[in-house]
Amino acid sequence: MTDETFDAVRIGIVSVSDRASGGVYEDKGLPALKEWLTRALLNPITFEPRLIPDEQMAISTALIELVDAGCSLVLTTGGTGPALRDVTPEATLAVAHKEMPGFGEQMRQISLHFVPTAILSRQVAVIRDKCLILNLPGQPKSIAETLEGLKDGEGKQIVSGIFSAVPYCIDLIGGPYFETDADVCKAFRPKAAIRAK
Ligand SMILES: Nc1ncnc2c1ncn2[C@@H]1O[C@H](COP(=O)(O)OP(=O)(O)OP(=O)(O)O)[C@@H](O)[C@H]1O
Ligand SMILES: Nc1nc2c(c(=O)[nH]1)N[C@H]1C(S)=C(S)[C@@H](COP(=O)(O)O)O[C@H]1N2
Repeated sequence: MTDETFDAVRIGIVSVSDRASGGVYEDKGLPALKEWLTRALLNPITFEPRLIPDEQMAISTALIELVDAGCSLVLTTGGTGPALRDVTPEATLAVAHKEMPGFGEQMRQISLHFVPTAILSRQVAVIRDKCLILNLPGQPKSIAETLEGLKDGEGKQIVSGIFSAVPYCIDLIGGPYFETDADVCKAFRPKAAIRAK
């Protein structure tokens, strides 16, 4: 099966970090997002990367630009905690047409299997036009943790990651047909929504 079989997708990846954007440390958020998505998706992907400080206006502006540029999915990392400068959820809610609270709830549940401080993440998910925007925590390792969930030593899924629900959500808002590598993340769709091969 060649790449042409799959819809092309445009994905916004946004790393929100004062120190990474200021050059204090190397940004590991964008590479981690890119690596996981490339591994999980069979679609040809065009990435739209942004590295920005924890500034609410700058984050909202970037999100609007990415949706207007035709992204059907935008993932942010960082700025979801309780610190004074953590404003990614506020910036995301400010551009929302619909809230999708299940994603944040499930991410915190998953993250509790990894760290007791999971409850400190205020991450949200929203829909703007035909785009799903998801906040992930800033720790680079939390990207795979929340998207993929928890597997045992033999690769058997113990807790589902949130990405299982992303392809069908994007179907429902009129976006491209996302297909995943089931070894990384098995997408769930109702039978009637599965596209014939
Ligand atoms: N973009 C990033 N690249 C590399 N490491 C990061 C990044 N964002 C966060 N981290 C790591 O995860 C930790 C927790 O992330 P958090 O988003 O709370 O950072 P922070 O304390 O708000 O600082 P900053 O916004 O300057 O990254 C950081 O202290 C850092 O070690
Ligand atoms: N899966 C996962 N979730 C996690 C973490 C983590 O390491 N892994 N870190 C927690 C911590 S320590 C904080 S403070 C919050 C918010 O992080 P942020 O401000 O970097 O977005 O995410 C939480 N959620």
